Amino acid sequence: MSRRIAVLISGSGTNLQALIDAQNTLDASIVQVFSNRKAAYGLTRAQNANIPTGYLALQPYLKANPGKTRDDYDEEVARRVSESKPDLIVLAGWMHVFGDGFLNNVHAVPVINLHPALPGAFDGTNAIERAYEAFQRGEIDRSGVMVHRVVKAVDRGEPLIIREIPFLEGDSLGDFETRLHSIEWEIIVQATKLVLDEEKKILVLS
Ligand SMILES: Nc1nc2c(c(=O)[nH]1)N[C@@H](CN(C=O)c1ccc(C(=O)N[C@@H](CCC(=O)O)C(=O)O)cc1)CN2
Ligand SMILES: NCC(=O)N[C@@H]1O[C@H](COP(=O)([O-])[O-])[C@@H](O)[C@H]1O
Repeated sequence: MSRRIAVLISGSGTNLQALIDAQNTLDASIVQVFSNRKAAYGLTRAQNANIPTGYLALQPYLKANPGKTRDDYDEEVARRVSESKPDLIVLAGWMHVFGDGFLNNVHAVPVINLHPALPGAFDGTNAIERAYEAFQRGEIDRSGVMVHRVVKAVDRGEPLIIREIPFLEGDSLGDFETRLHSIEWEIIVQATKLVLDEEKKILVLS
């Protein structure tokens, strides 16, 4: 039985593309791609792959629904994502911090996130640039990427896959980013398989 994945994005969607390309090996189907940015190229990638898409941005939602809150927005995103009945929700460059409104309303479906840093190192946004600046200051000689379970505390969920990436002498930010992104495309698929297969075991045992 093909497992069902919902992918949330905010940008170019290169990690989404890695998942699109790996659907057969994952024995899974991406059943929805959802974005909070209308211009996210990841939406085009989904349309090119005949995958249903959804869009809802926070500020337009609040403007259109006076009195509603960020938590209401999170609940609405959870409702729309849940409509496609995913077995797994993957945040692949999703640039919005979820509160309880989302986490408590995805019906216990596991949520995982790709983050371009090592656990506890550079939480939040612009992690790659911040790590590179720390390298330039001589504070670190490596950074990395991880996929972790999503909990309310941002980027503090249980890591599922961690890959360290050393800085090389003479590395530009672009050089480092190129190596980092190619490793992201690997671990996003590996972590997705890991969680889908653990779900499968529970299914078999139940
Ligand atoms: N509750 C959680 N929500 C999210 C997590 C998480 O671990 N727990 N991971 C993030 C992904 N992420 C880092 O990996 C991240 C994305 C965005 C932000 C952030 O500060 N966003 C701002 C808006 C920034 C912008 O629009 O450019 C915000 O939400 O106000 C921090 C970390 C996804 N969600
Ligand atoms: N804090 C979350 C974060 O920074 N996520 C990062 O956004 C990029 C999305 O690229 P993509 O849109 O090409 O997949 C990836 O590098 C991912 O690690």
